[in-house]
This record gives sequence, structure tokens and C-alpha cells, in this order.
Amino acid sequence: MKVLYGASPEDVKGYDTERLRSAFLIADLFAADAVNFSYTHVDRLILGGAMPVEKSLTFGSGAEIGTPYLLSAREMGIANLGGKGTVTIDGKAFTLQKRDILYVGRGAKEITVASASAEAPARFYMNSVPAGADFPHRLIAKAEAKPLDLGEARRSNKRRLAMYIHPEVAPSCLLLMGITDLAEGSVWNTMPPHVHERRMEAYCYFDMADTDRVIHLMGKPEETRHLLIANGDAVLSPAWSIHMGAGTGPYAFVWGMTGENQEYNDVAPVALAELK
Ligand SMILES: O=C(O)C(=O)C[C@H](O)C(=O)CO
Ligand SMILES: [Zn+2]
Repeated sequence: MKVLYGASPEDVKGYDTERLRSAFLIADLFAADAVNFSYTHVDRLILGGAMPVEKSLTFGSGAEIGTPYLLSAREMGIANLGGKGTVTIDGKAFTLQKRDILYVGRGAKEITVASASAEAPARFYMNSVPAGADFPHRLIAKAEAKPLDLGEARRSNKRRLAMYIHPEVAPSCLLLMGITDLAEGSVWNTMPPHVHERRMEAYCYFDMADTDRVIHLMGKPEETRHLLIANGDAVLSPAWSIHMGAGTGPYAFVWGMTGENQEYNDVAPVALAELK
């Protein structure tokens, strides 16, 4: 498991591109027939990617994190960003179409992922956070997510946010997870930008052409930095950091959050004029 220790806003002022990317960007999540996890010390979020192609992939050991199982004291959200696939938790199989999210409750021991077709493999993106309560495993189909229409086409930021792991849709201990889609022709996500001191966040950008990039902005409002993001890359947003981005072509992203609360609206918007 790769480990990211996070960084303070004061340190980030002096980071060059490479250092910034190694602290906040997680690339190469999806490799054929491999499971990749990154353990971050940003609210102890674990990010993962699994792309079964020719064979199924099994994980769940807690050896690397000091617990009997990976999810002995954690919950997890698994979003399918690729072709149809199955996730089997301790013998119970769930079928995930593209853009379905599976909530996996604390206590799961063995997780096996598989693709329905090697030609269109599933791409399972995972967020796991410490949990202090048990909630049942639950599949949330795309159609069950709660939509929220935001932005305006004339400001190039029209988008639909879909809440999946959320108290009003599928309860969890502290994980929140959803997917945001940009309307055709709109490029800007998360407008106006915001910070949320009580939660950290991670984005995974997907459904992008290989030649496109999202220019993702982060940092303290008065000290922003940018990261060039490719399809399938994830980026960490600590509580002190704004997060927003603009794509050079169509894109979508999975957002996941954890922290003190699950109040989606507990955010402090930042006026664009305050950004530097
Ligand atoms: O486009 C958006 O706006 C978002 O998707 C916002 C994220 O969900 C977010 O930052 C939640 O705090
Ligand atoms: Zn946010």
C-alpha cells in the first residue's frame, strides 16, 4: 500500500510541481488485473482502484493496516466507473453497472471483484474511512441516487451532482460519496469553490479522453496551486483546501468525503475575487 502523509498549507507554499503531485495526486489506480490502494493520513482515507480483466481479484486482509481485515474498523464505497461487474462480499454477490456504487459496511472480510466481460472491464474505484458503527452492505443504483442540479450553461458550470452514500439515500457512519456530471459544453466543477473545515474530500476524475486534462485547483484561497489531471487520476483535498476544476473536454468525477459530520452544506464558499 502506498502511503501519503499529507502536507500543511505552510509547506505547500514551497512545493514544486513534482512535490505537489506526490502529496496530493494518486495516479495509476487502474491497472489490468491489479488492486491498488493508497493509504492517506488525510483523515485516514484509503483510496483504491481495481480493474479485473482476465481474472477475478480478491482482497480484504488488514495486515498492512494493523487490523485482522481491511474493513474490521472501516466502511467502504465502491463505485463502478467501467463495464458491468460484480463485487462479492463474504459470499454475497452484487452486480454493479457503470455508475452504481456499493456501500460496504464495517466488518466485511473478503471482497472479490470481477468483470462481466474482458472487452469492457469494470473499473472499481474505492474510498474507505474509519467507521464506528455497523451499516448493512447496500447497492445504490445510479437511478436511486439523489440528484442536485447546479450551475448555469451561460457560466459554463451547469452540472448534475448525484448523492449515493448520503444520509438521505444510503446511510453510512461517516463516508459520503457521489458522482458529478458536467452538462455538455460546461467545463467548471464546484462553482463557487469552497472549503469545509470539518471534512476532507477526494475527487477521482473519469470518462475523459486520454488527450484531455482537468486543471484542478487546490490550496488556501489566497495561495492556490494547480494540478493537471488525467483520466482515472484521484486528487486529495484536505480540509483547508479549495477544490474546483475545469476540463479541456467532457469529464465526470466521483467525490468522497469524511470527517466530523455528514452535513453536505456545511461548507464555506469562497468568492472568486478572494482567490489568488
Ligand atoms: O460540482 C460540484 O459542485 C461538486 O461536485 C462539489 C463536490 O461534491 C464537493 O465539493 C462537495 O463538498
Ligand atoms: Zn467540497
